[in-house]
Amino acid sequence: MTEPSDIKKGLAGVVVDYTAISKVNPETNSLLYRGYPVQELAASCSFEQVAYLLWNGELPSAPELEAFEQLERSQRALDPAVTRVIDELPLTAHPMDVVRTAVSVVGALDPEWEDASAAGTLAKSVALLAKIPAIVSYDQRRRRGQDVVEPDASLGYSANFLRMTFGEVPSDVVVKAFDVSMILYAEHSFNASTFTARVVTSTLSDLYSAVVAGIGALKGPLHGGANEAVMHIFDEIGSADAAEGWLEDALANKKKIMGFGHRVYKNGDSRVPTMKASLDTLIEEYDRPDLLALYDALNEAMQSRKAIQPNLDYPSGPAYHLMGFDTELFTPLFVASRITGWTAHIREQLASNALIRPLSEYNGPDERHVQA
Ligand SMILES: CC(=O)SCCNC(=O)CCNC(=O)[C@H](O)C(C)(C)COP(=O)(O)OP(=O)(O)OC[C@H]1O[C@@H](n2cnc3c(N)ncnc32)[C@H](O)[C@@H]1OP(=O)(O)O
Ligand SMILES: O=C([O-])CC(=O)C(=O)O
Repeated sequence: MTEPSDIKKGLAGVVVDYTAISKVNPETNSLLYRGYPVQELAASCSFEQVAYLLWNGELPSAPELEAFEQLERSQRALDPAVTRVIDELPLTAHPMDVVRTAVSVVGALDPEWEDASAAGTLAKSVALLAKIPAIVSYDQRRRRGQDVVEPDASLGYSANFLRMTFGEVPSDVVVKAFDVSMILYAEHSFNASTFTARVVTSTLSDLYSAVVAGIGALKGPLHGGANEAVMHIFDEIGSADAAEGWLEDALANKKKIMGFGHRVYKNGDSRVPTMKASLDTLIEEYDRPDLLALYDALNEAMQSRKAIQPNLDYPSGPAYHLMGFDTELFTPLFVASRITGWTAHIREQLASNALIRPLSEYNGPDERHVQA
């Protein structure tokens, strides 16, 4: 008989496998990608370098980076079949549903979808890294009734992503803040969406199916959907002086405050200071001290009421807002980044696979029989 204390609801505290991809350490409040502190990567590397690191285990040399960048830049365009399917989707569909569907179409169009070799999965991972920005920016522009902006192979990943979305490359400050957000969102060990992708992979299903499942898991507001939810909260509160009262009310109604709390970090998310520094540059760039005041007021009220620290979604929500993205597009931006972590884990799972299938303790009715 399983004792209630043996049941680990939400798998909290359960270690299910090894990983060499990243190390989340709540004691030291640190996050390492393949051994490198994420703060150092954000300060010194591009998102392309970090993607290469996550997949290959080492940072690229200059010629390796050049070849990798060429490969990514050459695959940014979308097959017309993908844009036709997006065009068919109503604007009531959430942008996460659009990116989930579009990735599914990319997979269905790949004649080698079954190829689970190390080279095959790496090629598919790079192709998805290259194409997801085109999917997200296509959807953002169609929602605004704007024409498509084709990818520009002379630009790096982040500059091109922003240009495809807004029609022009913004200032270096904005491009850097966006690139930093992509680096910080890229990977976080066995979070819910990555674990989902690993579960799907463990059945020897294909990479696209695992990624689509990961997108579904990321959509929820307890996970990636929180960056969108943070901005809805900011809109609802309106201004700094209303933050404390709003929080009292929300807590009295037993609401979870989006952008705060974390399953692993209990003393603060290692990525928040770096993303907050990027948010500060954007506040200055766009001259929005009011938004900073609201950010600080809600955080201070939360610290004095619950002492629960903000997670990465708290600064990234307002940062994406300042960059000009519609709020519903924030979680697809997380997808664009996390495709690197998901696919690194899919490849790691394939290299040392065991079907993931936990047990449950039955607590339904005793055995009974259908009356004849
Ligand atoms: C990039 C990411 O995915 S980061 C996570 C993004 N998600 C969010 O921001 C959603 C808001 N946060 C939450 O819902 C939670 O903190 C989670 C889901 C992230 C983590 O949850 P868990 O590890 O299961 O923490 P748990 O639910 O046990 O919380 C412990 C206590 O803190 C409370 N708590 C935790 N987070 C919050 C929050 N954001 N607002 C209010 N109370 C909270 C819980 O209600 C619980 O209180 P109780 O003991 O009185 O019941
Ligand atoms: O690790 C988690 O549970 C959630 C998270 O922060 C992430 O996926 O980036």
